[in-house]
Amino acid sequence: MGAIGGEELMKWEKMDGNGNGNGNGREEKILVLVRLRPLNEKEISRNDVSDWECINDTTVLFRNSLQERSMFPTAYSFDRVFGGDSTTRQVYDEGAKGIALSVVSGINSSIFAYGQTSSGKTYTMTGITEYTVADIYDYMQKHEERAFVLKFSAIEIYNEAIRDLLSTENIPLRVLDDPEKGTIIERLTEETLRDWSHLKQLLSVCEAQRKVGETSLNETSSRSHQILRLTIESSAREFIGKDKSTKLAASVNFVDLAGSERAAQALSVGQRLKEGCHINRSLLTLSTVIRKLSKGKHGHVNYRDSKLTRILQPCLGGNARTAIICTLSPAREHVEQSKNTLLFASCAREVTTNAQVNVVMSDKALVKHLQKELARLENELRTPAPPDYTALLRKKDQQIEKLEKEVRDLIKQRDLAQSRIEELLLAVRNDQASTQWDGQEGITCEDEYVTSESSSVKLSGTTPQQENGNSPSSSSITLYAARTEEDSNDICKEVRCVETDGSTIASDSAGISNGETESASGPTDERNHFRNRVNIGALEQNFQDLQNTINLLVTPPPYADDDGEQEVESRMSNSTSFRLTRSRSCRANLMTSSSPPEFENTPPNDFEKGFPGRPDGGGMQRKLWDLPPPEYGGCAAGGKLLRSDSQSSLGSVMLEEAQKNKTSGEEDVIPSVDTFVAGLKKMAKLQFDQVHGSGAEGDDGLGKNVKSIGLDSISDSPPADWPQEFARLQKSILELWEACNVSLIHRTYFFLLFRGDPMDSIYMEVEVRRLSFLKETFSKGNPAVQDGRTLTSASSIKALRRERGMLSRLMNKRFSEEEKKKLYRKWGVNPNSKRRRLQLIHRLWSNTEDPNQVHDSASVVAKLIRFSEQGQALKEMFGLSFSPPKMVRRSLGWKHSMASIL
Ligand SMILES: Nc1ncnc2c1ncn2[C@@H]1O[C@H](COP(=O)(O)OP(=O)(O)OP(=O)(O)O)[C@@H](O)[C@H]1O
Repeated sequence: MGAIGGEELMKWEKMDGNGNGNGNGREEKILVLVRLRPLNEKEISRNDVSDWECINDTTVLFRNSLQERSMFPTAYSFDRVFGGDSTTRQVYDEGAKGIALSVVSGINSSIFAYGQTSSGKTYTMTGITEYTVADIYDYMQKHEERAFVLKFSAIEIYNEAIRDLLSTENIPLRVLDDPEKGTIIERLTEETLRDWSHLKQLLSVCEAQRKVGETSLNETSSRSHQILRLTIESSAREFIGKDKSTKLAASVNFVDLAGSERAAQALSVGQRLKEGCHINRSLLTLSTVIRKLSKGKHGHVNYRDSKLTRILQPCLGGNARTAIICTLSPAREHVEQSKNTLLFASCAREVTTNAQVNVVMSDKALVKHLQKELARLENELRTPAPPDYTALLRKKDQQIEKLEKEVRDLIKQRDLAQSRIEELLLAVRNDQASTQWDGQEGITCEDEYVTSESSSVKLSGTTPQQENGNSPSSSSITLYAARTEEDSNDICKEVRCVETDGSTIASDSAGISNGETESASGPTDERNHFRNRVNIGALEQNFQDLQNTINLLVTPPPYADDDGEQEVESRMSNSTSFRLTRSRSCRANLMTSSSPPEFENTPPNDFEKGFPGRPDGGGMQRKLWDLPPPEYGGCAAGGKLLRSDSQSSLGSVMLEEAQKNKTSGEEDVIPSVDTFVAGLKKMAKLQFDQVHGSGAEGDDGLGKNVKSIGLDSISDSPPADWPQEFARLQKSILELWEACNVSLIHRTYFFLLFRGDPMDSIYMEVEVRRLSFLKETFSKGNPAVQDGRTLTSASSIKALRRERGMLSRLMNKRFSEEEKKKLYRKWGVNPNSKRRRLQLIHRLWSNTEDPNQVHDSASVVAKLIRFSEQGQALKEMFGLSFSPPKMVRRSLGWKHSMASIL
């Protein structure tokens, strides 16, 4: 006695009252003792022999006298083994005492007895408990400087029900989990011991209360697990009531387990059999827990599978010192159970507990302790430990290394991107040198109607003929560059044009993009990958180079893309950079280019010749939307091209007038009514001269030629059945307009101005004749020549296409969103479709059979060209009213009217 306390106490970490230590308690393995009882009288009477022998203090040997001699004996080693001749006192003193008495030092402890039925558990534990309590009281007597408080409680677990052995009430108790105290038993009686005799009395009560039954193996077999708990609190008497007052509090558990048994051996039936089942089941759980714990405290340990393990959890792997006394029956008939017990013992030897000294502080002491701890922490904050410069330097070095690697990667990416851009620039330059843009097949210029797929400039390794078998009907500007050998992916590189304001860049097919301008074909994975890798900022200059190169070819178009809607228009208004669009295409851009020197003196091609107003020597400045050349002014006879001012088209005259007045903007190139009327006058004059033979201005004798080619002269008076004739002429004119691709503006003016006045008949006759001739000429595949300009059916189609584009763009200016929606609905155009405005324009004047559609077409175009604002009064204003004065004969009136015009 006296081994625990003083210096011994210093080995254990102190723990507060809630069982919380600093985690550095003392780990130790469960102490495993084996006690082999002697053969009892029954066994001796049966002439049983013991096959077990304790060959030393730690080894028990199994020597089966019945087995073959060749079989080697089996030795089992434990912390301590006690033979049949050992007394319980020895077991206590030499084994369990050190563990049991830890409790006086504030350390939880537990002593278990484990073994098969009738192996001597109760016999052993009764002695161990007695000796421990005796020693505790002895300790108390020897340490009068400390005040001790002993508390005692006792339970049994019988058929998986907990019973308070100090209570006479046979009520099962509940096991609860307390957040501070851990597992507790609800309403458990805890007696504070007055003295040693008091404890003896309580132990007697427990013994009396415990379920005991007779089996064939044990007349007084314990049918339950018994746990006696003695809690000891001690504090130094000198500090009691003072700030420094602390106390130690710990419990010692004496656990007498029920014995495992085989029903056949125990001859258990009925109640005993049921008890045996519960006993075996809970012992199995205990074995499982021990086995699991023996392999380390990893993973889940199923303590909760039985009340026994749940209650004993701290003793099995927690804050306690534990000793297990495994008792063996030496009888041969119990060999298997004995071996199982030793197996359990072997596992238990591997289980580690972590016992700590449980210190309970008084409130005052706790406050003082916390204040002291607080002061320490504050002091640490005020004078922080010097930084670990070595570690900091190491960390910085790592960061620098990482950044350097990133820089190397970025440089690689930049170089790769630059090489790609250089390839593109080379391709573009090659193309500049090789492309014959002035009318050769290499450049395909289409206006907005044709293209709908691409908004790009293509640099291709193939010619369009190679690509699609014919020609230049590509919808984009196609520049043919040399095929690069090294990268098949670059065979067809697409230079997409990016519309931005100040930061416009062009991106190549590798996907260098600002993310705003995906082409219709969409980005490829490669593009995305490349985009992610490229340092855009570092590449902007390269892109700018590319942009400048392309700027040599194009200049900003002055109006928006057909599809671009308001957004594009808005962008264009702010943009100072070039852009390439599909709708305007290269044609517009090329023709409006500020032009590199090599383009300036390029002679106009046939296509451009078709446009009046091309400035001499500065043809590149002409606007795309200059109205088309006269499509229907040509005249041919017998395959011989003829020209005459008298046959110059109305469109030509209108254009000339428009050219004179044009300033800027699309409205400026719309022939005004006065221009239109001027053309009418000119034609009427020519016709008048032809009919009446007067030498009119500009007459080159065509009148005779007209006669010679079979054209009848126009009657000088309206026919008698004018209403019918008007309807016939109007129908013919409508059909001829469509057949000859006549300007929609012309159609509109004509339709609105000539509404059936008999005096207008000459104009309608002239229109029919002129268009009929043009239709016939075009139908033969012959071109018509006017003013040195060749006109073909194709050129008239192109001109009409251009005009439609212009009108479609005007829609945004002339109609509100709501009005546009109504128009789309009316004309059967999907309001959400692409190029919806152009679709609508294409539907205008398309059905000559439907008077309503004709009327509506004229209305829409009139709104677009602001005809309605000029008003019908213009007809009068420009002297185009041929209504005969009432007092004048119709024919004379017409002549007079014509005279007045001329
Ligand atoms: N070491 C021993 N020396 C002498 N007798 C012993 C010894 N151990 C046990 N006995 C006797 O053996 C019998 C059975 O012992 P005990 O009741 O302690 O066994 P047990 O393991 O508790 O059995 P059970 O599990 O059935 O309760 C008792 O009569 C007991 O006196």
